[in-house]
Amino acid sequence: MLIILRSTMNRMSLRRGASGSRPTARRKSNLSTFLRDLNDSQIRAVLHPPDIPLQILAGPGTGKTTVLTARIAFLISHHKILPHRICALAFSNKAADDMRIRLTELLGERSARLIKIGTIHSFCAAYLRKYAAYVRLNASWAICDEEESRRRIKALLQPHKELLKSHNIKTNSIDISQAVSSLKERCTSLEEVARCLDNAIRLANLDENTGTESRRRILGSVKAEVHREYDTKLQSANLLDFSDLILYAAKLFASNQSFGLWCQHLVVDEFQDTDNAQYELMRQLVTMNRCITVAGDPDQAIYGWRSANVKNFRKMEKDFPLTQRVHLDKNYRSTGSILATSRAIISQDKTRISTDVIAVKPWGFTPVLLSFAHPKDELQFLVSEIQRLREASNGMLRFRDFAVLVRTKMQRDFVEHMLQKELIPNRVNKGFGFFGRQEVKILLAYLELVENESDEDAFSTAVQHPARGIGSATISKICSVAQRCRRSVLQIAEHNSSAQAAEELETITMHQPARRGLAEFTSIIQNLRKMKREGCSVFRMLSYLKVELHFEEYLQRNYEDDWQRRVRHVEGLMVYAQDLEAKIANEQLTGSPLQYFLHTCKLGNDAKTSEDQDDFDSVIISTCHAAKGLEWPVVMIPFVTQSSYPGIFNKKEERRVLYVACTRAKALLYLTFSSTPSADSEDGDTVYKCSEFLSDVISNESLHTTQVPSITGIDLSALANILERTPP
Ligand SMILES: Nc1ncnc2c1ncn2[C@@H]1O[C@H](COP(=O)(O)OP(=O)(O)OP(=O)(O)O)[C@@H](O)[C@H]1O
Repeated sequence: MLIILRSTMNRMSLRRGASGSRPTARRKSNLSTFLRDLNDSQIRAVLHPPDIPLQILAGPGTGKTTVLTARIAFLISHHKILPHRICALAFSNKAADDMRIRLTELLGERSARLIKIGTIHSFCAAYLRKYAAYVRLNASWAICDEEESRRRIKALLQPHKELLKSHNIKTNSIDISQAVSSLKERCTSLEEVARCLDNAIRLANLDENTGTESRRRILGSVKAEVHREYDTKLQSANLLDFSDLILYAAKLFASNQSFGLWCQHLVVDEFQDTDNAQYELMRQLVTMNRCITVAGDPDQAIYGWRSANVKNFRKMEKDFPLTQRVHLDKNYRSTGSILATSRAIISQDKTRISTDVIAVKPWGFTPVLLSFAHPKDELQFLVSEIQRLREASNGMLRFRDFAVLVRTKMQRDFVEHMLQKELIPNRVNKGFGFFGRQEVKILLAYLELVENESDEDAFSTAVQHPARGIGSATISKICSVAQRCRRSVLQIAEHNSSAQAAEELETITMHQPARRGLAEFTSIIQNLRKMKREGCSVFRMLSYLKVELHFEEYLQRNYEDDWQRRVRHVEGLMVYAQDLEAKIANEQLTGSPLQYFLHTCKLGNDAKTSEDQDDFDSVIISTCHAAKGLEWPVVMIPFVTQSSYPGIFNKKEERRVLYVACTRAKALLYLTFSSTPSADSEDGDTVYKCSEFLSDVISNESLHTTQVPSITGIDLSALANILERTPP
C-alpha cells in the first residue's frame, strides 16, 4: 500500500515540476516535501482513506499534531474536500493557532483561513451565536467563566451551611463546583442532567436512614439543589458556563441533523482528554458523513478530574465499527535517556495500554536528579543552572529554551518570585491568563453589561470600579429588586422600568454622592450602547471607556507598584480588539462584533498574547497541565515530592502528569526535590520524601545522575546536534 501512496506523492511532485512557480503548485510542493520527511506510519495516517474513521494512537513526541495537520492538507489538496467543510478541534487556543500557522505554510492563507479550526468551546459558541433561537437562548447570551461560576456556587451554598454543619458534613464551594461541572461533563444531554438532579433530590427525600448513608444522601441533595438553582440563575442572567456550551450545542445538533451536513471531515487532537458530553457532540457532528480522524495518547490522559474519559477510544470503535488504528512509535522530540527515564515513571502502571516509543535522537545527557535540604536551595540551584547553561553554551541556549514545570499555583508563584529576584526574565504560560487580570476584567465588565443587561456580576464589577460610593450591600439590593420585578439589573439602575421597581428603588438608602455615581455610571453605559447601535468598533468603545473613566489615573492611584504594567495590559486589550476586528472583517461573523469579542475573551485565556511571541526571550513557568502539547530544549521539574506527586490526587493520573512533564524535554531534564516542607505546605515539621513515581528511576543508575552536564567542547556539539542547531 505504501508504494501506491508514495507514487501518489511522486505524481504530486511531478505536477509541481510541470506547473512552474504558480502559488498553488508551490504549495503542493510544500506539502509533498513535507510528506517526504514523514516516516511510514505517519504517511499511512496522512493518506488513510477519508471515509474510513481513523484513530492515531501514539506516545509523546511522535508527531500526532504534525500528522493531523498534514492529513488536513492532504484531504484538501488531494481529495478535494473544500476547506470550509473541514472542522479541526484542538485542545487549546495555542494549539489551534499553531495548527493554523502550519496549515497556512502548507496550503496558503486563503485555504487555511477557511478551515474551521478552534477549541471545541469556541466552535460551540460560534454555532450558538448563529442559532441561539433553535435552543431557546436569548440572542445576547454571554459566557460565565470558571471564576464567576465558582463565585455563584459559593453564594448558593451559603443557605445550606447550617444543615451540613448539623450533620457534620464537610464540604466547600470548590467540591460543589466540581460536582456541578462533573455531572454536566458526564451527561450527554441537558435532559440527562435534569434527570440526574431529579433522582438525587428524590432519593434524598426518601431517606429514612441514619448515619453515614444519610449524610451521603444529604450531601447529594445539597449538591443537586445548589446545581439546580445555579442553572436557573444562569438562565435568568442569560449566561452559559463552559459545560453548557457543549450541552447546548449538542442539543442544537441533535435537534436537526442538517446542522452537521457541512462537516465533511472532523479532526480531533488530544482525543484522550475529551469527556462524554464532548464526545457526544462530536458524534452528532459526524452522524451524516461519518468521516472522522482522532489522535491521542492514553498515557497523556491528565484531565480525568474534569471527567475526561479515555474509554472514548472504545466508544468510538463501537459507534463507528469501520474504525481503523495507526500507531506512531518514533519519538522525534526527546533524547533516548529522557525517554527511558520517562518510561520508568509511566511503566509503574501495570494496567496501562502500552504505547511505548523509540527515540530517533541519540541517548544524550542523562537526566539530573538531585535532592536539597530546602526548597530555596532547590530553586537557587535551578537559577544558577539556567545561568551556567546559557553562558557555557555561548548563547546557543537562550532564556526561552528553559521551562520550569510545576504542579500547583503556589509552586508557580514561588518559582516566579525566585526568578524575578534573580533578575531572570520569565513569564507564566497560560492558566492565569491575560483576560483574568483585574484591569482587563474591569473594562470587559462594562462591555459585558452593554451586551447583556442582566449580567449582575458584570454590573457589580463595573459599578464599583472606579469607586462611586456604591458598596456591595447596595448592589445586592438593586439585584434583589431586579429579581423581584423581573427586570434586568441595568433597567433598575437606570430607573427605567416599572413603577413598582422605581418605588422599591427609592427605599434603598443611598447617599447623594452614590446616587450621583450611579447616574454617571448608567450614562456611560447608555453612551456605549449608543456606540454599539451606531456600529462603532470595540476598539473605539474601549478608547471611550479609557478616557471617560480616567483609567490610567485610576490605575496610578490604586496600584502604585505596577501601574505601568497594568496600563500596558489595557493597551494589549485594545490591540487585541483591533486584531480581532481585522480578523472578522474577512469572516462570516455570527452575532454582533461585541458579543464575538466578549466570547473570544472568555474562551481565550490561553490565547497567544504579545508576550508569547517567539522573540520574547524569557524562561517559561508553567503548570504541568498547561505544558501539554508543548516542548522545550531544557525542562526543569522542581518539588517532585510525594506530597506533590501524587499528593492527594488520583495516583494513576498524577503519574501521567509527571510523565507528560518529563516528555516535554528535548535535550536536558532536571528533576529536583527537597526534604523540608515544599513551597505549597505550611506544614513546618514534616520531612518530605521523593515521589514514589521516581523509585524505578532512582534504583537504576543509568536513568539518572547527580552530576550536572558539562556542555563545553564535544558536549556542546552533542547538544547542538540534538537540538539541530549550529554550534556557536
Ligand atoms: N517525521 C518527522 N521528522 C522529523 N521531526 C518530526 C517528525 N514528526 C514529528 N517531528 C517533530 O517532533 C516533535 C513532536 O511532534 P508533535 O508535536 O507533532 O508530536 P505529538 O505526538 O503531537 O507530541 P505530544 O503528544 O507529546 O504533544 C516536533 O518538534 C515535530 O516537528
